[in-house]
Amino acid sequence: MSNGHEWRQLREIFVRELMSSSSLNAGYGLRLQEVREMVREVYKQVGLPINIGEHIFLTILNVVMNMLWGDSLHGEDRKNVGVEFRQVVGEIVEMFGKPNISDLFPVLARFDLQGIKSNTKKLVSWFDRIFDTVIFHRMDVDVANKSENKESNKDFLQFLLELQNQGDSKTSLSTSQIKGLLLDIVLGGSDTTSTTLEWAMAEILKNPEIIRKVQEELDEVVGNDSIVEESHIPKLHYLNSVLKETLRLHPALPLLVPHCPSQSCMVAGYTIPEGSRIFVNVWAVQRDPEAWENLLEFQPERFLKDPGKCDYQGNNFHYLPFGSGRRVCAGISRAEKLVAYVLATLLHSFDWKLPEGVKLDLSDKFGIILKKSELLDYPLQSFTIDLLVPLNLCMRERDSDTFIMRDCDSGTLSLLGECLSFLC
Ligand code: HEM
Repeated sequence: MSNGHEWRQLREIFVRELMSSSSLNAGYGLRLQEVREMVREVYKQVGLPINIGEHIFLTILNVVMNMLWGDSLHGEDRKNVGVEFRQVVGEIVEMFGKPNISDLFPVLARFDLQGIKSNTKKLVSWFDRIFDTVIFHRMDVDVANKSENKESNKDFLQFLLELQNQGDSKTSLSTSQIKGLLLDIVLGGSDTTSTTLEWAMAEILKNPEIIRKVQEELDEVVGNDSIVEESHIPKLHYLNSVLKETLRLHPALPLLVPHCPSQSCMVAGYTIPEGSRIFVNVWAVQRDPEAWENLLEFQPERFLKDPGKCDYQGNNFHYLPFGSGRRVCAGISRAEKLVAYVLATLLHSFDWKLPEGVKLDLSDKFGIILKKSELLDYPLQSFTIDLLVPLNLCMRERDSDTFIMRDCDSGTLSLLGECLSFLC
């Protein structure tokens, strides 16, 4: 969406209704429930191979859906929508990651050689149907509540529907704007967050000293006889540095979201024509040898010394995992809390280590996304890149002798933008 009234209005609604501290606090009960459910599921699999990426993704998706329509859907309806969403989010993310020949050779666009356009249309109509179901349910709930004179909690969806019915042309929203906003939030909030968590687990597991430090901190701040609460997060300085370092080496959106200048401009002596598609290679920026010492080493300590130097708001141009400027990620406050909360819970509830003799390969591989075909068994986990971590891990319930074999996915980092600039 270009920079205009419509984008500003939708961003404002999102930030005001979902990012205010009162709304962040109000949703805590539902987050707690989902994270505890994850711990229960992981615990059930003691002794069996499990895929941590899958558990994390499911938890995050449920948290995001609760945030959007937590009070609209219940029981089986909620479960069914969740199952459908998981499938369709996975597919659409895969579709986004595919390089499209039509982008490179527009003359071929009408042939849609790879079927990207037709598949995307199918997926979008799938989303459309799911959103229709959710909206329909919400309306049903409202009618039932009205006839029984019952007050129900207002979730984000209900708030949007009220805006739609307002009739004021300046502030009212169309159904497709509502659906677009919901889609943006589901896609922008789920895969980015779960991929970051998966990378954090991988990096930590490679380095037992880091696990020890995180757990020491957790024992000190949370204690052994209680569970992690979101209120502990600001006190977990080392864990927060681990996350910053994870996002430095493995930014979930390494090329951000494509930007598009509304007028021609000059940057560092280069003319950027109006309407061009700009990929900012944050992955490379955050590995710039002029800005970072021992740049390939995972060293959370670098952020401990001066935590304010690299915030998530994009004020430091050497560190931009959430972008910068007016298009900076709109969900930073939620993402920051959620990632830290889930990671802290996983590390506080269980001990983790690699099985004897297993070496974790975390190297990023550059290439076009099609390279992934060698790894057909592995699910796609990120936006324009395929970022999959080969994990074969052992997990032990904390303070017990039971070990769990964990078999997670394998990884490739393919930077579409690198490929495009090479081809161009
Ligand atoms: C670790 C997790 C996350 C990362 C790394 C991340 C990163 C990003 C990045 C890089 C952008 C584009 C910024 C730019 O191009 O300059 C973005 C945009 C956005 N993100 Fe996030 N994000 C995360 C989590 C979330 C969550 C949890 C939500 C919502 C609940 C969210 C909502 C959004 C939205 C709505 C936008 C579009 C903003 C706009 O165009 O105005 N993100 N995010």
